[in-house]
Amino acid sequence: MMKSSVKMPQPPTPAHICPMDRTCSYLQQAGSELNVDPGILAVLEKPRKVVTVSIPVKLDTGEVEVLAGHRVQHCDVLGPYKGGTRYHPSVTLQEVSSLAMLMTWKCALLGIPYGGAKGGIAIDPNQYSVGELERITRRYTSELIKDIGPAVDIPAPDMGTSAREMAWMMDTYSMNVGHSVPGIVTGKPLSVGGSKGRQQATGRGVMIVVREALAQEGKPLAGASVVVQGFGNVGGAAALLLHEAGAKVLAVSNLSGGVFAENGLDVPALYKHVVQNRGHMGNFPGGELITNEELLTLPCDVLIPAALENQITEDNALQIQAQMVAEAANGPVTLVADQMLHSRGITVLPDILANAGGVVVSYLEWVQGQSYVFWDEERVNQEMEGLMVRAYHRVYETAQQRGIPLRLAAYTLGVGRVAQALGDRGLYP
Ligand SMILES: NC(=O)C1=CN([C@@H]2O[C@H](COP(=O)(O)OP(=O)(O)OC[C@H]3O[C@@H](n4cnc5c(N)ncnc54)[C@H](OP(=O)(O)O)[C@@H]3O)[C@@H](O)[C@H]2O)C=CC1
Ligand SMILES: O=C(O)CCC(=O)C(=O)O
Repeated sequence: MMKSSVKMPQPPTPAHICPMDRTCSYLQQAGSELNVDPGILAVLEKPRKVVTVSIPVKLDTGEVEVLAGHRVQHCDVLGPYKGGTRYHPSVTLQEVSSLAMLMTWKCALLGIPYGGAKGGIAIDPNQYSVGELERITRRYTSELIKDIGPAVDIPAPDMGTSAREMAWMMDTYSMNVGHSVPGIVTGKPLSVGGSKGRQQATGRGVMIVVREALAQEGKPLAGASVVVQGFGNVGGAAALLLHEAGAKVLAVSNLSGGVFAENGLDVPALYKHVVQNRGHMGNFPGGELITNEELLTLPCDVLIPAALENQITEDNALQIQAQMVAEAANGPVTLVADQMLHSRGITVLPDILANAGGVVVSYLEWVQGQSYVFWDEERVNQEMEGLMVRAYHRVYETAQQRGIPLRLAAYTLGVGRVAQALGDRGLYP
């Protein structure tokens, strides 16, 4: 457990990899593709509201640690702010701001009536007890009480958080307002109004988009070779579902390293092994150990970075041997690396499309909650699949028509919708 009241050092973001610069650069490219008025672009470049709160937490030792928590609300032109809550040592206000902007384009691209937001606290959740995490989450929620709400801003899980934290957030918000408000968060447990299918939704969405993109190139998903970095909520579900669909999952990794099997891993067996070994991949009998760096440069049909930002950079972009990169994580490819992959003919399925399955099922959870009618998992998956497939094909067709990469096509669709709504609402400066 963390004993001192000193905040953990955050790994610095290299000067050439500023997440906000990247997201703004894609915004500008989409704006010039669509001839969006510079005034509108100037509005969209900045988050509407940035909240940083102080979170004093009593540790199990009795000492007090004071953490900083952020919530950035980028844009609510299309509906309530929406986005996950991240607990990771690398969280900074810059990173959260960039992730909030990504949420705006993602929701607009998918045609769901939300704006974009993101929250986070710079902690390594593995260093805290469950009790400490609960106190941190409850205090963070209390501090944000005036800024969030089911019609205002709806948090959800992201890296380092899960249904458990969402239940604490829901309970804290409800206690503060004096009645139960399940709609304050999505990604919550089924017992308090969660949706079937939400836990695997982001990974399922990744599988669907990869399947559609491979089909476009005349390749079936069954038999395609896949490599996945990250084995958490997103990477774990993506690997399992891809394996189930007949893809050959050559390698997966987490913080403990990776495992590789030339003829494909038995992913369900590896999943069990990782759970039984408290997150460790080592000693898995069905594969050999590899490093995360080696994993990224394995030859394969599809590479799926599903962990952190900035994993494919100008330092390793030339070594990538995948035919396609599906961004399950947010921002795993840097601006320069993106251009390098493009010029090498490697297809990149952009984050705002590839990992949108999570927020889509969050939306379906919200819809079910609002109508007090809950669906079976088959219906949730079908509705999500319909939205994901349509979004993929809209992006693909836009890319073809305009002769632009898939990322720019996706941004063009997302930014275009928000800019149109901004103008129609008369919010033009
Ligand atoms: N959860 C969601 O619904 C959504 C998440 N995303 C994005 O997907 C990404 C992953 O999120 P999620 O799966 O929820 O997070 P989790 O915390 O559930 O899992 C993260 C995974 O990444 C691994 N990891 C962390 N650092 C490294 C590293 N340096 N090298 C290799 N693996 C690493 C972790 O390892 P270990 O298990 O050892 O800690 C863990 O397996 C994030 O970018 C997030 O923003 C996007 C859309 C929705
Ligand atoms: O489900 C949600 O509301 C947000 C998911 C998320 O944070 C993301 O898509 O990056």
